[in-house]
Amino acid sequence: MDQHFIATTEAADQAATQDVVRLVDLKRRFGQTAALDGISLTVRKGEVLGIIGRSGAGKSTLIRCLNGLERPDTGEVFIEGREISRLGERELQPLRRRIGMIFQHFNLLSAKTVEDNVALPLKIEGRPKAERLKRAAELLDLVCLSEKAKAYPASLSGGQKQRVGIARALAARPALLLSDEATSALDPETTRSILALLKDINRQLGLTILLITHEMEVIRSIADRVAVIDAGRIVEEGPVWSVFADPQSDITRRLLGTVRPQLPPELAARLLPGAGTETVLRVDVAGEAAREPLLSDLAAAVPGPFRLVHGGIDHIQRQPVGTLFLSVPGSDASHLAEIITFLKSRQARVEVLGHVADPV
Ligand SMILES: Nc1ncnc2c1ncn2[C@@H]1O[C@H](COP(=O)(O)OP(=O)(O)OP(=O)(O)O)[C@@H](O)[C@H]1O
Repeated sequence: MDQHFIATTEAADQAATQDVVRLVDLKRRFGQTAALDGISLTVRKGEVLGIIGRSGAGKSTLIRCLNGLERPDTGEVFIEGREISRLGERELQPLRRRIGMIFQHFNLLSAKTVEDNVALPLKIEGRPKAERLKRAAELLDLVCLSEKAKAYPASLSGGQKQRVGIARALAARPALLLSDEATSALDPETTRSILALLKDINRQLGLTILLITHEMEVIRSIADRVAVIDAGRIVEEGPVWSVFADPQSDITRRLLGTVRPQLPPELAARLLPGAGTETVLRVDVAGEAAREPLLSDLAAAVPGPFRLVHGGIDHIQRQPVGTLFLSVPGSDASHLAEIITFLKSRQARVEVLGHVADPV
C-alpha cells in the first residue's frame, strides 16, 4: 500500500481519537421547530469548550443528544470515536459512564450522605464498598469538602452542593464532563470559586469539559473555545479571546452585552449623531496588535489632538484585548480621517460612535 496513504490515514485516526466529542451535521426537529439545525463541532481532549446561546437556542437538546437521552433525526454523535446515536439502551450504559454531568440544581439525593452521593456512580457500576469509600474520600479531598463526608445535602450551601455534584460526576473517571448551567443558581462569588475549581480539575486531571451556559462571563473565565448557537445553528465559533475581541454576529454581540467595555452611560447619553465639537471613536484592538504602543505611535504619526476618554487593556487567555474610547476635537474631517486610517493600518477596528460638545 502507498506509504503516504498509510501515514495520512494514521494521522487522521490519531486526530479522531483526540476528539472526545465529534458532532456531524446534527438535526432534530420538534414539529415546526428545528431545535438542532445542522450542528457540527468537536471537543478536543483536554480542552474546555463553552456553548452559549439564548433560551430556546437548542442547548439542552444538544446535551441530550450527547448523552443518548435524545436521538437526532439525522447526523452523527461520536464519543471517543464511537458513534452513539443509533445505539440501544444496553449499549449506551457503559458509554454514559464516560460522561460525568453537573446540573444547575445539583440533583443530589437528599436522603444520602455526601460521601454516598459521591460514590453513587460506583455503586451503580457494582464496585465494592471499600473502593467506593476510598474514591469518595479522594474526590471530597479534591473539592475541599472532606469534613462534610457524613453530612446530608440539606446542610450544605449552594456552592458546597455543587462541589459534591462535581465530585460525583468525576467518580467513574469520565472522559468528558458536561456542565449544564452549573453556576446559574449561584451568587457571583460562589460562581467564581466553582469555575476556578473546574479550571483546576481541567488542568490537573486533563479532563475535557463541555459547558453550556447563557452567561458570557462563565465562558470568559474558563473556556478555551466558544461556540455560539442560535435557532439550532452555530453562528460563531473560535478561541474565546478572539470572539470577545471581534464578535462577528449580532447574537454574539448581544450575549457579550456588558461584558465588553462600554462608554460610560453619562457620556453615551450625551452622544449626538451629527453635531458637536468632538467626535467619539470606539477602537478595538487585540492579540499582537494590542502589544504595540498604539497611542504613542498615533501621536507621532498624526499631528493634532485626540484624547482618551475611557477604556483599557484586558487579558483573556493571556492575550491582550483592548477597547479604547478616543475623542477627536475640531471639525477638521481630514484630521479625523487620518486618525482612523492610521488605527486601521494597525489592525484596530474603529467605529464612530457620535459627537459631543464636551467629552469630559
Ligand atoms: N420535547 C420537546 N418538544 C417540543 N419542543 C421542544 C422539545 N424540546 C425542545 N423543544 C424546542 O426546541 C427548541 C430548543 O430547545 P432547548 O431546550 O434545546 O433550548 P435551550 O437553549 O436549552 O433553552 P433554555 O436555555 O431555555 O433551556 C425550543 O424552541 C424548544 O421549545
